[in-house]
Amino acid sequence: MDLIAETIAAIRPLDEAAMNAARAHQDRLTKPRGALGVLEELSVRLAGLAGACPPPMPEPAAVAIFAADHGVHAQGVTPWPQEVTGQMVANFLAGGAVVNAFARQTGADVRVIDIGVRTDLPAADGLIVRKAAHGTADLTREPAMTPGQVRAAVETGIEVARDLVAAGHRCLVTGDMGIANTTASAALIAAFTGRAPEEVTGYGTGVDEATHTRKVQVVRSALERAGLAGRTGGGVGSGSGERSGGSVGSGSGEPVGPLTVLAEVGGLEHAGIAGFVLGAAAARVPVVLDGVIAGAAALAAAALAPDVRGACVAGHRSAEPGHAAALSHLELRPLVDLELRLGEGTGALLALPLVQSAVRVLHEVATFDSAGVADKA
Ligand SMILES: Cc1cc2ncn([C@H]3O[C@H](COP(=O)(O)O)[C@@H](O)[C@H]3O)c2cc1C
Ligand SMILES: O=C(O)c1cccnc1
Repeated sequence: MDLIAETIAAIRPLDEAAMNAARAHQDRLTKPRGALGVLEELSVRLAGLAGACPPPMPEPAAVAIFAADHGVHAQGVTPWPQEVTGQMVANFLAGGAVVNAFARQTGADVRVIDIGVRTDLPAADGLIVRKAAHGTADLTREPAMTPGQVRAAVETGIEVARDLVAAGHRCLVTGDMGIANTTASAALIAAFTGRAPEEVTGYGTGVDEATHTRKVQVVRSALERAGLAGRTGGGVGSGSGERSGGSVGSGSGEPVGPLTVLAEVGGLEHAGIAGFVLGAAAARVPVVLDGVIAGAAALAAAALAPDVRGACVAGHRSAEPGHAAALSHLELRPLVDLELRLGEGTGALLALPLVQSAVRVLHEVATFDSAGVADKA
């Protein structure tokens, strides 16, 4: 079996016994039942993921920032020059970006994966160079990636997750950098959810109305070119592989597998993050998803292996409309909503202390019995 198939095969549903134990334990803790709301549900889910109550503390955490360039940049979908991708990678490595500030605040390690930046970057601590291509092709004209490139990028994501877990990390956090990647994200979200391009295409870094209109048209024509337009009734696939399930109906023709959707209209960082999510789920380690890029990638991962959703924590909901569509399709509730629209992993890192707090409760809070507190009558 190849690495992708092997990883998909290793992804299992949540452990019901551990979840029941966590629910029962929550009910014995010195607080009114249910008082921690969404954090209780999260603690139960993470117990199910680990297959143990309490689950291990989700620390140390590492944010993996997958960086790549996009051929669709040529269509004028963003005001930023493509060089900014590589320049921001240098900024991440120098510790100067918002993601670095939030990583320091939350104690997360930072890794940057050059999975497809057009230019070559000087070697640096924390930089993992695994280019599956020097940027994607223009998705309005041809598939963004070849089948070989998309597989290589997904495999890299799996390996990055596996290596971080092997190095002792117990919580993974997604990050991204790629000028124009909100366009590819919108195309992926439309393909996987069946929503219309105008519903899921946002303003990205803050484009003007004319650019936004063009961006919607670019997404529409990419979907049409790839035969992914106009499909209805999309759903997270119930199968576990490129052939056996999780396919996207194309309306008229053959169903299209998730790797093909990624190759047609995605980005190298989307493929890398999809692999990272699969790798985390296979290792039964939680993965905190950032914004719209991670949401689009998680749709691909969930179409390959629906049970990955058990490992996914939606860190936040970004201002991009496609992100809310992706989260609702994945049935994930975002932990924070601060109208962020940055990416890099910033929203996920802000949510990290919430994830850790949810699990800490199961480890540290006294029970009514142990603390001698009277339960309600
Ligand atoms: C200086 C700068 C830092 C960023 N950090 C993340 N992004 C974010 O914006 C980009 C996507 O937006 P669009 O599709 O509109 O180009 C991605 O690189 C994403 O990570 C940034 C963008 C810029 C300009
Ligand atoms: O919402 C996001 O995740 C986002 C928005 C704009 C640019 N990059 C990411």
